Amino acid sequence: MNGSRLDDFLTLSRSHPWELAPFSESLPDGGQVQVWDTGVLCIEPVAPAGRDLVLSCGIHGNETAPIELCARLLNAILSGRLPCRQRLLFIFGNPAAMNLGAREVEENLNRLFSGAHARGDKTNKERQRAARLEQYVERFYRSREGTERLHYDLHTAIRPSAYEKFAIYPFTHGAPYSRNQLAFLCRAGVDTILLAHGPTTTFSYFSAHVFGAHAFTVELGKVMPFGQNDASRFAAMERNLEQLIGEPDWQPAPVDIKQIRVFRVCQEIVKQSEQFCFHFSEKVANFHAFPPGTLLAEDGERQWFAHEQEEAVVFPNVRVANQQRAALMVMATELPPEMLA
Ligand SMILES: O=C(O)CCC(=O)N[C@@H](CCC(=O)O)C(=O)O
Ligand SMILES: [Zn+2]
Repeated sequence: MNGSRLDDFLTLSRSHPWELAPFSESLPDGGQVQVWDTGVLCIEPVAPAGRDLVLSCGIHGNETAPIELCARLLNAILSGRLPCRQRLLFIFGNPAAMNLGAREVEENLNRLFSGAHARGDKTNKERQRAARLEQYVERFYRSREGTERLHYDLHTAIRPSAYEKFAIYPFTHGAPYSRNQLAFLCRAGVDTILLAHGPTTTFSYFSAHVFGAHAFTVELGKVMPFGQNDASRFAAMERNLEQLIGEPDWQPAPVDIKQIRVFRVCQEIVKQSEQFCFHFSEKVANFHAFPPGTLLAEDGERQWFAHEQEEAVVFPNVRVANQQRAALMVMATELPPEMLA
């Protein structure tokens, strides 16, 4: 597709950070590439197989490794090196924040889904973007029924993690966890799973809850500036996504579930005011564990302690807005066979 506007879709999107007029082009094999908006591109193969796959990245603008990974996959498809056999929606979530090298411009996009963008009276570009991303995901999934719907929302974490690659399995409302999806993640190097404890306003929960997609927030490593990521650390995920995209009936080889480290959320620490502080160092890695009784955080009169069993911290961040999650406390658990399908 040399000489096309799609030569560098990421650059094109970043030069129109909030809006881009739709256009379409053809792939060498006759498939259609439809640009729906800045950062949003749908691939309609001539004869799509049975999966409808959403791949999102850059929902936080400074999480560059997943953006680079998705750009590589997209370029491989556009050049004809990677045949695209599944319907595929690429979402480069927040081009304006990418341009700033920042997590967000005004508000955390990953707290604005499932209608949260419309609650409260604050209107900003991230709220408008969340509303439009919801519509694009809806348009993509609703255009056919009976397929396997997948959504991998790729992120990197602010701090190092004791388990470098992990995924958040959105709250399932009691539905079983998917063995196939756990196998896919594990084969892609994501061998630690965190089971969410309730509904959230994240992108992955939106796709899982509203469209019945197998959807995950996937943390692939630590935040680095553009150009400074070591692609070899993401190779397992990249190869597995290539197989998923390129081979119509591909299934990941099964894994022994015992190979997967599983945690469940036991408490959510929500910042109440500017007095909020943690009682541990800024330097602790994700999954750092605290003995029972440890004072974890304080906000005025309110205190949070580690409870009866050893609890580990994930995503501690004192700089979130008031009323937002400042950390998740998690504990190791097991997935009994009756919770798996
Ligand atoms: O490292 C951090 O503190 C944040 C990394 C990140 O962006 N994580 C996601 C997790 C979303 C989920 O809980 O599914 C987020 O905070 O939006
Ligand atoms: Zn993120």
